[in-house]
Amino acid sequence: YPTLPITMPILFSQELPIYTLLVLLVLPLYYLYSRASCRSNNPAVLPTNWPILHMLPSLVANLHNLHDYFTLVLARSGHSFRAHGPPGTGMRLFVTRDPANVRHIFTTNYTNFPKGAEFAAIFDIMSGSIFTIDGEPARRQRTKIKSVLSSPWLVARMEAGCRDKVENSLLPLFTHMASTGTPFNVQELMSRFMFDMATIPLFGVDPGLLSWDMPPMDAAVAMDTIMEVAFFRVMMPSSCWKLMRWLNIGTERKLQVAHKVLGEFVREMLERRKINTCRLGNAEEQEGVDIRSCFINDPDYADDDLAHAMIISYMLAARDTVGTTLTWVFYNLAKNPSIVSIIRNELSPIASHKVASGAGAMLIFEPDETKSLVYLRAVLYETLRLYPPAPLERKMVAGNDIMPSGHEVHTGDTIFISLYSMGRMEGVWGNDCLDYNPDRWIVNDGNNLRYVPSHKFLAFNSGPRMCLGKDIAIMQMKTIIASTLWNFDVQLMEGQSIQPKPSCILEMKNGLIVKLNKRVI
Ligand code: HEM
Repeated sequence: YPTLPITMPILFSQELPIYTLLVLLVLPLYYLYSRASCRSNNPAVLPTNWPILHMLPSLVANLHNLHDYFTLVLARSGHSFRAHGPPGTGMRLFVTRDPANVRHIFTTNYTNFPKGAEFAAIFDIMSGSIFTIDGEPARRQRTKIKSVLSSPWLVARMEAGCRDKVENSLLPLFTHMASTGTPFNVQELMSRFMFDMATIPLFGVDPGLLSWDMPPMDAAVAMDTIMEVAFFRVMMPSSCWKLMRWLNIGTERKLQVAHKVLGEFVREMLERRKINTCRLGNAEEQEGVDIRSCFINDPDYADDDLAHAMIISYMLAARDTVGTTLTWVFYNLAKNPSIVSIIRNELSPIASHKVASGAGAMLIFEPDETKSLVYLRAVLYETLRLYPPAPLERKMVAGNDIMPSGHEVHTGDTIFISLYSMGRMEGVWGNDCLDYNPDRWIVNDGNNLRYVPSHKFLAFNSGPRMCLGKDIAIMQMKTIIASTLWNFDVQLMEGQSIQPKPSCILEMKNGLIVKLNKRVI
C-alpha cells in the first residue's frame, strides 16, 4: 500500500504529554488483560473501576468480544449500566438494552439524542452524509434519499439486477464449487456479490468482483477496514485515536490507506460511468439513469466532498448489512436442516410452476415470487434478531434527562444501545432466546408474521431514522436464499471457530467455510 504524507495540522500539541502517558498506560494493561483472558475461561464480568483509568481497561480488554461482554454485563445489571474512563477524556458512557429506554431515545424524546459531532468525526469519510448528521439537514437528505430509493424505475432495476446476478454469476459459480467439491469462504463471496449489487445501481457500472477469477477486492477490503477502525474509535476516548491519527500510526495509518483506496475506486467508477452514459447518448445528467444521476442536477448536492461522502455511505449501507446477514443465514441454516426443509416446502408450490433454466438447469426464484413468503421472512428476522449487522448504536445526550429505567443521563454523555444484546433478552424473547427458531415469528397457523415493535427489534433502527433500504434488502436476501437452497445443500466445514469480528459490522472474524452439493430434485 502507498503511504500518505502527514497533512494534519498539530491540533493537540499542548496536550501531547497527557495523551502519550495515556497510551503508555493503556497498552501494557491491554497486554496483561489479553493474556489473562486468553488463559482464563472465566473473564471478569463487571467493568472494574481502576484508579486513574477507571473502567477503560475493562472495556479495552473485552474489545475482542465486546458484544457478548455487554450482553453478560447488561443481563446482570438490570439491562443498563454506566461506565466511565479517565478524567479529562470525556468518556462517560451509559450502556442499555432496555426497550423502554430505546423507545425514549429513538422516538419519544428523539431530538435530545442526536448522533452528535463526535460520531461525525469517527465516521469522517461519510462526513455531511445522512449517516453522520442530525436535525433539519438530516430530515431534508432523508426525504430526498427516500424518494430516490422508492422510485419505481429504481426498484424495478434493483429487482432485475439481483435476479440477473443470481442467474448469471452466483449460481454458475456455486455450480462450479459444487462440481469440484471446493470448500470456500461464503462470507467473502457474499461480500463480492453485494459489492457488485451496491455499485451497479449507483453508477450503472458492474465492477465484477463476483467472477470466476476472483479479482482483487481492494475497495471492499478498504470498506471492512473503515468499519473495524471505526469500532476502535467508538470505544476509545477520542483523544487516544486522534493522537494516533496525528502520529499516523496503528489503526489510523491503516485507515488513511483505506480512505485513499476508496477514493480511487469512486473516481474510477465515476470515470467509467461517464464513458458509459456518453455511449448511451450523453444521458449522464438525465435523472433515472442510475442513483448518481438523481443528485447531479440538485444544487443541494453540488459539493464534491458531499457527493463523495454520500457515495461511500450508500456503499456501506447497501453492501455490508446484507452481505453480513446472508452469511449468518447460511451458517444457521447449515446447522438446522429441518429449517431448510420448511423453506423448501414453502418454495415448492412456486417451483412446481417453473421450468428449470440457465446454467445446469437450475430454478431461479423471481423477487416477485418470494415477496409473500412468510416463513422465509421469519428466517431473516430470526437471523437479524440474533445477529444484527449493526450490533451497536451510539447516541449523544444533548440535555440532562431521566430514562424510563430511572437512570439520569447528563449533557455530553455517550449512550450505547446494544442491539446484539437486545435480541438475547429472556424478558422479550422467552427462555429459549438463545435458540435459532424462526417459528417464534409465526402466528395464525403459519399464515402471518408476528408483529414486534421496532423498539424491541431494533435491527432496522426505530423512530424517524428507520432504515430506508429495508424492502430492498429483504428482496435481495429472499432471492439469493431461495435460489441457493432450492439448488444446493450447504455443508459447514468442521473445526471452524465462529465468532464476530470486532467491527461496527457484525462480520465473522474468520469467515465461514462451506461446501456445496448440487441437489438432485
Ligand atoms: C439487512 C439489511 C439492512 C439492515 C439490517 C439495515 C439497518 C439499518 C440501521 C440500523 C440503520 C440506522 C443506522 C444509524 O443511523 O446508525 C439504517 C439506516 C439506513 N439504511 Fe439500512 N439496513 C439494511 C440495508 C439497507 C440497504 C440495502 C439500504 C439501501 C439500499 C439501506 C439504506 C439505509 C439508509 C439510507 C439509512 C439512513 C436512514 C437515516 O439515517 O435516516 N439499508 N439501516
